[in-house]
Amino acid sequence: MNAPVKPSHLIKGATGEWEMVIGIEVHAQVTSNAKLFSGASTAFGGDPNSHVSLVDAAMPGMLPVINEECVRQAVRTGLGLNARINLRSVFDRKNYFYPDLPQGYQISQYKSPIVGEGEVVVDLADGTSFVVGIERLHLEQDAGKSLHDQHADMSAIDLNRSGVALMEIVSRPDMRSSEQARAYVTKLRTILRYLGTCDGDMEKGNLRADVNVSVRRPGEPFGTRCEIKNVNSIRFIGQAIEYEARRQIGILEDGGGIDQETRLFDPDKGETRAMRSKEEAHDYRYFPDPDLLPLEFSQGLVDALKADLPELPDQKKARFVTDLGLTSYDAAVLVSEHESANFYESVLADLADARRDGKAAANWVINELFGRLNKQGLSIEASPVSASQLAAIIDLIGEGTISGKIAKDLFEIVWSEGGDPRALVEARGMKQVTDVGAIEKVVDDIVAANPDKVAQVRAKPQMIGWFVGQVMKASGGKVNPQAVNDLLKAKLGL
Ligand SMILES: Nc1ncnc2c1ncn2[C@@H]1O[C@H](COP(=O)(O)OP(=O)(O)OP(=O)(O)O)[C@@H](O)[C@H]1O
Ligand SMILES: [Mg+2]
Ligand SMILES: [Mg+2]
Repeated sequence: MNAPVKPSHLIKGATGEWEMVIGIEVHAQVTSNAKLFSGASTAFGGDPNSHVSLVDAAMPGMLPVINEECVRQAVRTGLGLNARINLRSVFDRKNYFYPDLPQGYQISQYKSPIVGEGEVVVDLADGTSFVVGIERLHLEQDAGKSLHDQHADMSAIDLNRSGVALMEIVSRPDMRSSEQARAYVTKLRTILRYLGTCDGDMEKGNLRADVNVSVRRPGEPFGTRCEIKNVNSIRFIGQAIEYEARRQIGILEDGGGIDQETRLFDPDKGETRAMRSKEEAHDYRYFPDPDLLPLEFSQGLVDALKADLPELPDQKKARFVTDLGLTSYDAAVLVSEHESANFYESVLADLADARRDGKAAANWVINELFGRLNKQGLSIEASPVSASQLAAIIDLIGEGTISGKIAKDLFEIVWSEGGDPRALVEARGMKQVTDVGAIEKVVDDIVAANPDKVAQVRAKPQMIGWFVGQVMKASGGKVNPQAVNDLLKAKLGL
């Protein structure tokens, strides 16, 4: 499949324009209780070497046994990426020596991965989207961890992570800017979190990216790539790409060539540094692992997993747009985090009339609630205003009991003091004045007190806003602006 590629953001060099080409390999830790080939726990944060079976420590004679849950998670992820599922795949040994790899090889998949080609629809901040092709997804074991700061003259090894299942998700080189790359990893992470196949926690290293960058003159064939290993935040992905593309452009403009090499990103300096060149690169001597049979399962298993998939962000977004009339941008904001989407859906479930007020609810969640949460650095789970409290506030506006302006005051009260919004409106006299006689009295007073403005508004009817404002002010925001508007028009003969 050839993914349509977004227009490039060209970089101006000293000798003309350049285009970046980016492909990303994401390593995502599979959510499962046990490791890929052993029953040891995958729990994070245990004492060093407390979650290590004899298989993980590579004791002689130990045999790997595939964890079916990890297979199901990989298939579910493949389905979520609209990818081809391979009913037969093969585990290979990728051989290299490193102190944190007691087997002396990593069990991975090379020529026959469990998942083939797929695609991810990526949303950009300007409301547009584009597609990134997925080349493959394969299962592999994670390595252990070397600890260099425990002893003055020794390194220590922690094998807790050794053997934990990873999915390596390889994209096609379909990205053309750091913004697109950040948006891709963000979207991929969102999909994995919806599926529950990886928690996406980049701080813990549960999702990390190898970022491949090359540059070329627009329209020319792809250039030589450099691979920046193990970048562990979305922001660093953007910074590493920007630095790396400019480094390569500098070399090419000076008449040099790019060596294919593996590099590391240094977040303190904002630079990438060479780690090893292709000549030094490992010859992994891949071969099928003789301890493991090819992995085979039926189409029936795939169909069953497919039938059980949760609603994914793209589907949810489409539903919000078609059923509730949200803008594509608002819908994308709401679905981008699973927790936000859940919160919004809880508000909808509690509304008296979700069809009527679904759009208003989106505005409240995105503008008032997110705005307030961001200001105080709170996550949505810690929101002092619950979904049902927010729904009650929106109901009160929808049914005409309070004005939108009073609703904001009410929101503040519920935010800081808590309480039942409906009871608060009663107790504090916040109800909108619906008594026409009472509104009329205020309107009459303001018209009588401002003859010059009356003359102006007759010549320039847009001036009516000033009168509406005065009436709102005089009534403490408790009148319905539309009712005031209608009444004023009648009184002033507009
Ligand atoms: N010219 C290029 N510029 C930028 N990215 C590229 C280019 N050619 C390939 N890529 C990207 O590089 C990545 C290659 O990943 P792949 O897993 O296939 O191999 P690898 O990096 O050689 O192996 P390893 O898994 O051992 O790191 C893909 O994401 C691909 O899109
Ligand atoms: Mg790879
Ligand atoms: Mg690679």
